[in-house]
Amino acid sequence: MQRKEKHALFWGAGQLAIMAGGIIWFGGAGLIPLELQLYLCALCLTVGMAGYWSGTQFFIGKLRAYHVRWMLPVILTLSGFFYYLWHLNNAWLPPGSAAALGLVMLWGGSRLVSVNNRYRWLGLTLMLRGGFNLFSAASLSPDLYKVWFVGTSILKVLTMLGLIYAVQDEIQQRYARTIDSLSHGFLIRDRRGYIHVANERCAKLLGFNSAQELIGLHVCDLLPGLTREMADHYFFRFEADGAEYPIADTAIFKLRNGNHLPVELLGSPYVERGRLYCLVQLLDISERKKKDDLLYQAARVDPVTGYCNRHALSVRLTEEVKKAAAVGRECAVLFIDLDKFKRVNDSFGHAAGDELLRNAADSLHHLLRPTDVLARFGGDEFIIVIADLAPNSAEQMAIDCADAVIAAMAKGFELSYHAISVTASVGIACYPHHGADSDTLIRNADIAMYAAKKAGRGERRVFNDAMNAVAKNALAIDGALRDAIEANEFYLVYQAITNAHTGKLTKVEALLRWNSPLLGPMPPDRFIPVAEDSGMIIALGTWVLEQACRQVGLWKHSVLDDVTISINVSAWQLADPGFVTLVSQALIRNGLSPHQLELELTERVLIEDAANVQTVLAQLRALGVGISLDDFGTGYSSLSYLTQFHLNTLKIDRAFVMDIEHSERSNSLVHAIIAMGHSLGLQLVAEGVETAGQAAILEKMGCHYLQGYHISRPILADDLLHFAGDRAAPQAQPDFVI
Ligand SMILES: Nc1nc2c(ncn2[C@@H]2O[C@H](COP(=O)(O)O[C@H]3[C@@H](O)[C@H](n4cnc5c(=O)[nH]c(N)nc54)O[C@@H]3COP(=O)(O)O)[C@@H](O)[C@H]2O)c(=O)[nH]1
Repeated sequence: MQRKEKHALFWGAGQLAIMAGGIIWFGGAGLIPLELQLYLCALCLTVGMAGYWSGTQFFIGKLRAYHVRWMLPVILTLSGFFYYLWHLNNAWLPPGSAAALGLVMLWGGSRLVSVNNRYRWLGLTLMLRGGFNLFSAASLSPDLYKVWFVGTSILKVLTMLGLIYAVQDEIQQRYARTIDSLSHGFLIRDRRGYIHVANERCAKLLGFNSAQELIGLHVCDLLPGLTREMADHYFFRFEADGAEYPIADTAIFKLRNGNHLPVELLGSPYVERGRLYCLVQLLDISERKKKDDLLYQAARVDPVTGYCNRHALSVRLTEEVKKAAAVGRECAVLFIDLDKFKRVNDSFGHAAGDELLRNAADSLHHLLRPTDVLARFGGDEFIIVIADLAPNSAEQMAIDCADAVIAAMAKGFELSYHAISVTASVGIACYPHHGADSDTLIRNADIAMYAAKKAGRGERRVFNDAMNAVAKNALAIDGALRDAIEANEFYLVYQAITNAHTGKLTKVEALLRWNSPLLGPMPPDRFIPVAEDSGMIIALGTWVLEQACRQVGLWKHSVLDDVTISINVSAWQLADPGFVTLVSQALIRNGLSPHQLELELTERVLIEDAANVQTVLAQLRALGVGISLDDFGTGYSSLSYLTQFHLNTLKIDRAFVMDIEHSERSNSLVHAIIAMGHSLGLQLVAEGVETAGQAAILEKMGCHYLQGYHISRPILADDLLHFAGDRAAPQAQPDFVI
């Protein structure tokens, strides 16, 4: 029994004692000795009075520990007193008992009435009983005991009802206070959806003024978006076999006032008088939702552009593929890479780079329909998903979109401090032709983008299987390249470049070789492009520069004492801000004079980032290092480069040299290049000289240096030393014929 219900125990005990006294007095006559009968009746009366008194004290919260301690001595004393009185005249027993009890009841009733409204009814009935008892004691003759008995019985029933009402009301108040003090909403609904109980918090959450307003309403009256079917379905879940409670749900409620409320619902079953109810707790999760939304944003939105990030793209593309598969439609993935973006970052700083990305993303977004997806995939890479396309239309739609993308990028962007134009390379992969899932489509679009980039800037390519083979190959090379420097898998070979007139070996070109334990001997024209794509060419080029300079240092005081070494330099290396320092340190460390080093660049390197290259080349020239233009004639062959970049040497590509003996056109072309080189004061090296005839013609045309298999294949450093030694000997005159 709870602490609060002990009054019932006291009152009950008191009433029982009084009934026992009555039975002893009226029924015990002749059965037990009179003196004992009198004392037992006195004891029952005092226990009864004590029960009513302590029950009342307890009910109004005034029963103290010392009351309980003194209870027994008081009962014994008072019962002794009554026994003494009735021993004098036992006719005083019934009226005396009624009067004593009446006094206690009057006192108790008045206390209850004065203390709390809720106990008023109980108090009044007790007072009535008390008054009736006093009145009976004073006026009733034994003949009217029956009337007295009926009267007290009726009053006892009334007291009982008063007690039930008071206790029930108290329990209800306690229950109401408890649920109102809950920080979350609370309601009890029945099977049909009608609300029986709700707390104030629930009313406030749902936009009502008080909990009372909710009672009797149907849950559908609270939430405009809720249908009877939904409400029924919610209830059915409580009856389902194996249901685990509480049943938790989250939902966004549309309230009557138009607001939206994100809530968590915790539903538990509740049985009252054999009926199943649903007890629902409503937790306002607006704050939690805000945090979740922020986390969601962070997890799905690219912080620079505000569009989807890689993760969100994967989710959206997976959805689009699923949708397309379900209805036999298509979709397309465009992988877009901004050419030259790294240069923007390096030259103007990351703030400008970010601004460019934002601008580029916005212009891409303008090209799309609301159903399409734009995501920043990483660095300067964007992906567009064109969703929901008719069968056999995806490829053409993607091509049109790619053209629009390229055109939009080519328009250029007005950034805060700079106007920048970029080009974009676009790779296309379509569902279902080029992949059946998100990862495959993205990978294949990337492969196609790579092919577009290879074809030149501002190109687009649609994926095909041949591209895949190339990409797989590149992937294998890329993987093997990663640890190849540390594993010492690279070495250099040197190819002699001789004076066309005297045959003297004055220059050598250092050429990189890779003997991969995994892939076997790997020609540079296969692994250099992969290293360039991954950026590994910077580490590789640094290694070549150091090795080549170290080798020339080792050749000091030999027949190759004053030889000039040429090394190939890629665009990445030139864009590296530390490159000039790297070169000058390599020269100093290995004791080389700057003129002993010549850097070979291709025309492509020059045009990639003309402004930056010009600055770097000027610094290198100032250092005294030679600059040579490799493969001249195969690319743009622009005369303006020759003057603009202050080159020292022009290397005529072997494609012209190889036909020089038989093709009038090649012959005239080489002739023209040599004449032009002369007029610009450039040194001329003919590459790929394979025959004595070619050497003779070139020498006659005025070409200064010759390089090719006719003179020597690229060979190891020691072999080159022997080769040079042989060549320096007086008998080793050049064997070509003029
Ligand atoms: N960035 C770097 N690029 C490098 C480096 N080492 C090499 N390379 C580049 O790789 C391409 C292929 O080079 P390789 O296979 O070494 O071919 C060179 C010669 O072997 C070849 N050659 C020379 N003479 C002849 C000839 O008479 N016939 C013939 N068929 N081939 C010949 O030409 C290549 C040298 O070319 P080039 O550099 O243009 O002078 C090549 O593009 C290299 O540049 C490196 O360290 N870094």
